[in-house]
Amino acid sequence: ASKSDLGRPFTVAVEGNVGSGKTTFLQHFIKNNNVAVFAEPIDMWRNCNGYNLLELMYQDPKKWSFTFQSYVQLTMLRQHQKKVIQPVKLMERSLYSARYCFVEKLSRDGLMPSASVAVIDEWFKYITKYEDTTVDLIVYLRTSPEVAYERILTRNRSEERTVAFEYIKALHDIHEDWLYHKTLHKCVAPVLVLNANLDRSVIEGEYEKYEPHILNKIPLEAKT
Ligand SMILES: Cc1cc2cn([C@H]3C[C@H](O)[C@@H](CO)O3)c(=O)nc2[nH]1
Repeated sequence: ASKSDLGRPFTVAVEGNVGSGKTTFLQHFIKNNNVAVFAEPIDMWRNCNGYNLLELMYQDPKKWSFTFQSYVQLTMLRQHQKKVIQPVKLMERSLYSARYCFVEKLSRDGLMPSASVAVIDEWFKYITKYEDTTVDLIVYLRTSPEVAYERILTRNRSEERTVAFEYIKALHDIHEDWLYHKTLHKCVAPVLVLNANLDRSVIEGEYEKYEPHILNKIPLEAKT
């Protein structure tokens, strides 16, 4: 099919704290021919014209968080714009978690000046107004901060070596307010909450239980 007549796919964003198991979740769906999977463009964040912006941000957030989050917003826009032929498009995170979780957190911590937040927000409002960045379903991989932090330590990603538990706890609370209590910002899509504390060995069962909802086979209201 040519780009012009591709209908918009059922677009799912998988959201969750650092270490909530998003990559494992994506791997379950990569095997499905009806799903186009887009992992977080972390390799772009690690190499923007030779600069590892992710590392710079973690080393000196005051100096680099605006630079990093500006590039994140651009790379996430590209992910939203990608055309697919599959009926379902599954993205890791979104423009919304970028703005509502990570920029929010940097702003609360005073690591990103309010003038910089204002510029990010102007771009966010313009992009979401004039580009089709629709998300039809958010899958919230809900973990406890302790479980997420434990996984971060185990995964041992070099840039995350300086991440403190308090950061993960705060990011957890922001995700909870956004996607569970729905008290932070307007909710951009219906939210399917999965228990992502489950161990890797049993979590496939949790994915399969809700696969019909995730693949838009049955509406969320029918969630058992
Ligand atoms: C959309 C978005 C994703 C994202 C990830 N990150 C960080 C958290 C993790 O340590 C790493 C990979 O998700 O990047 C961030 O600081 N800001 C972000 N914004």
